[in-house]
Amino acid sequence: MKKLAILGSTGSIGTQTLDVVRAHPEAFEVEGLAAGNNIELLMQQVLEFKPSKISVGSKESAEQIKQQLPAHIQVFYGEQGLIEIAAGTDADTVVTAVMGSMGLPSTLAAIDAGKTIGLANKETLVTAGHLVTARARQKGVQLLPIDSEHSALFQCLNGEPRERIHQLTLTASGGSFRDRTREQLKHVTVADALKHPNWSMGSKITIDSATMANKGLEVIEAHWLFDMPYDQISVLLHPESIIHSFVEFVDTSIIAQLGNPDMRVPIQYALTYPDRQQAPSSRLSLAQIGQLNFREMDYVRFPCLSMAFEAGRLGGTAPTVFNAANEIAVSRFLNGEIPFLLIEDIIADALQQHEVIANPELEVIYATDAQTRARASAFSVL
Ligand SMILES: NC(=O)C1=CN([C@@H]2O[C@H](COP(=O)(O)OP(=O)(O)OC[C@H]3O[C@@H](n4cnc5c(N)ncnc54)[C@H](OP(=O)(O)O)[C@@H]3O)[C@@H](O)[C@H]2O)C=CC1
Ligand SMILES: CC(=O)[C@@H](O)[C@H](O)COP(=O)(O)O
Ligand SMILES: [Mn+2]
Repeated sequence: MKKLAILGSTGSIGTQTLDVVRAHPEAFEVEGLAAGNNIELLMQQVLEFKPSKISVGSKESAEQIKQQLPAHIQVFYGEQGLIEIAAGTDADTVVTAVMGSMGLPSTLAAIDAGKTIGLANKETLVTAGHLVTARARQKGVQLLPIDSEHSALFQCLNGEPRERIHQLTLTASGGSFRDRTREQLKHVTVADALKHPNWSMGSKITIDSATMANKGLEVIEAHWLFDMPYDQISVLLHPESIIHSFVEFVDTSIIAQLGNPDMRVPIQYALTYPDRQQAPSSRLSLAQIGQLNFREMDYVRFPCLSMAFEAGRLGGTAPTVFNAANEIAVSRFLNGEIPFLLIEDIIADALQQHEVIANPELEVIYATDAQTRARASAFSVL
């Protein structure tokens, strides 16, 4: 029986993780759940999965739900609450499925407590990849990828040493605006941007897919997860999201991982690794699909991807800046404050003004993240 704690249990990844648990009640037990504001859904999850500890976003919510729950369920809140669920339960595996670099302290706490990490929260690896991976190595903790491309690469690599690898290629769907020109992008709406062609996901990552910042974050995530230099990581446009990514070996052989776009498959693989079980998902029929398409990536059309490569190559605090600026810009777009194309302007401005600090300590990462957020929040075209 595997014991789980889920950070972000009410979100897209969190609820699909619970679908996997529901499909294998004999294999998993839920020890801890952490959510933000969706108290109603969290309460349903508590009744169904019976964790011993839960956490919510605010003190008020925590006090309100304590009155409705039996005393043996401990209720926490805020950042300390997330840390308690990450590190303070009997769970052996922690699924990190909150959105953004706010997941960094709890991810580090889970690693320090020796938990295996099912890693969905890519922003933590982007903002502080050197610290997260070094700490995981030091503690002998496995970082098992949940992100579909990284799960694919992990499966294709299958432990092969670096000297046998020629290139990792991440596939990109192109997001909601794949076929629109830059001129057309000036007038797109939030509702349009939230219509991803293949995946149903949280709103922030759906916007990231539309700007291609998601693929940029994923390039940096792949660099840290697989210890690969940036010139051996590439991106290919693949509108169908059936090939989730592939590895080309030095002998020219390519191994790819395919499947329907369904996150429950990579989530389950991270939870059962190295075993495989029947997933609560439909089987892929290539005969029914008939045709798969590929296109060279257009870095002029998608400047967020070029900026992510640049930030990754610069290293140090540059990826922290890329991530923090993007998080603020996306939140401002979702709030209707700025047009879509300003997202990339905000990231470009943040990167341009930043003097990169090499090999930053955790405190430097937090300070850089906060400074970048302040600048990105104040950015205006006027
Ligand atoms: N969705 C997907 O298919 C994929 C997602 N990812 C990554 O996984 C992560 C999660 O994405 P996704 O599931 O789409 O995001 P969602 O927005 O759907 O979910 C975010 C989760 O975080 C919770 N949360 C928000 N604020 C807090 C807080 N202050 N304290 C505790 N919990 C909080 C939310 O709670 P509440 O709703 O209760 O407020 C929710 O449970 C992201 O890093 C994303 O990039 C990676 C690959 C695919
Ligand atoms: C499901 C998943 O892993 C997302 O990160 C997905 O990859 C988004 O798709 P695109 O960024 O390729 O549009
Ligand atoms: Mn992905």
